[in-house]
Amino acid sequence: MACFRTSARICRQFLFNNSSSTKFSAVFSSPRWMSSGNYEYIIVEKKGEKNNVGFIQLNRPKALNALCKGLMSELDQAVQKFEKDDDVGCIVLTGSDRAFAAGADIKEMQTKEFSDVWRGNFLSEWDALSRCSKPVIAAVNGFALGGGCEVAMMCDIIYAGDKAQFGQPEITLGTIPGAGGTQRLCKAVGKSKAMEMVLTANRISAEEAEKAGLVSKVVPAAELVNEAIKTAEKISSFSKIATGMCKEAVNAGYEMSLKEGLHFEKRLFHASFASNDRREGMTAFSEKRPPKFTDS
Ligand SMILES: CC(C)=CC(=O)SCCNC(=O)CCNC(=O)[C@H](O)C(C)(C)COP(=O)(O)OP(=O)(O)OC[C@H]1O[C@@H](n2cnc3c(N)ncnc32)[C@H](O)[C@@H]1OP(=O)(O)O
Repeated sequence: MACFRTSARICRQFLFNNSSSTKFSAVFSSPRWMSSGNYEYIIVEKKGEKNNVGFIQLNRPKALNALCKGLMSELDQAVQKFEKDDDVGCIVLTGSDRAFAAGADIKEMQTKEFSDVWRGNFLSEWDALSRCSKPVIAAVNGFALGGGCEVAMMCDIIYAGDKAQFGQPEITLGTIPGAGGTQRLCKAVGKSKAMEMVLTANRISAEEAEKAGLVSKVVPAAELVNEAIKTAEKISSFSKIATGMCKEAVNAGYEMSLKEGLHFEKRLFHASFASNDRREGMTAFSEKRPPKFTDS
């Protein structure tokens, strides 16, 4: 029975992800697909007209995408896979209409002892998104609570559907945020709002999150994923060296003093002059034609 369920899931995933018979034979003749694409908790595809957007959908609907160990491990694998994929210039991470993610899996954490979480350095394995050198867009519909809000904040850009809700309700469980929910939130919405959210478990709407600075754009829920993919396609059309440098400069500058950040940015700008893409970009402008970036 278990074997039947697994086969059925694989078939469903295959039918969802692939449409042509050419892909059929290529996929089933490849043993790598079985080991690298056979996800239980996420759906992984490449999207966009040029297939250059890495798309990851959290897919544990019955538990509102609660972030269990298996899901986080699959997310890590998928991010690493896209990181190594030369065609992918940007990643979109989304959930369902009801929940981006309702936080770390409470039932999985429930029986853990201090020694388990301390010695196992619990949550350290959640760093995949923060380590990714390619830009990641979170497309948030529904609940983004606790670890769900934290995962969204690990992304570089957050787009929200108009019904999205953000919050850090860990206080109601007798604990506190542990994957950046205090510090990242503080930097995004300011100390007073962050303090209010973590101390009261009050949620903020997409609109409030946009006003406070947590979210860069709010769109109607039904349009959210397409909007995020459109932006990801645009980012993917640029030089990956330049987009990587932009991401590094913004992230490093965010942590540094103004003086250090300005210096770091200028040095990266200088370094961009070593790339073919910088020469191509400026030449194309002068010749009034679109650039052809080679990521070199
Ligand atoms: C990362 C760190 C350091 C910490 C954390 O993230 S702690 C978790 C923080 N998140 C929360 O506290 C949110 C918990 N969830 C809720 O409060 C509610 O589920 C809700 C407000 C998001 C939605 O309520 P609703 O009444 O619409 O739906 P439920 O019946 O409550 O949920 C449906 C289904 O999902 C299971 N669920 C939801 N969230 C989690 C979770 N975080 N961990 C494990 N399971 C979760 C819920 O139990 C229910 O499943 P069952 O019917 O099988 O019990």
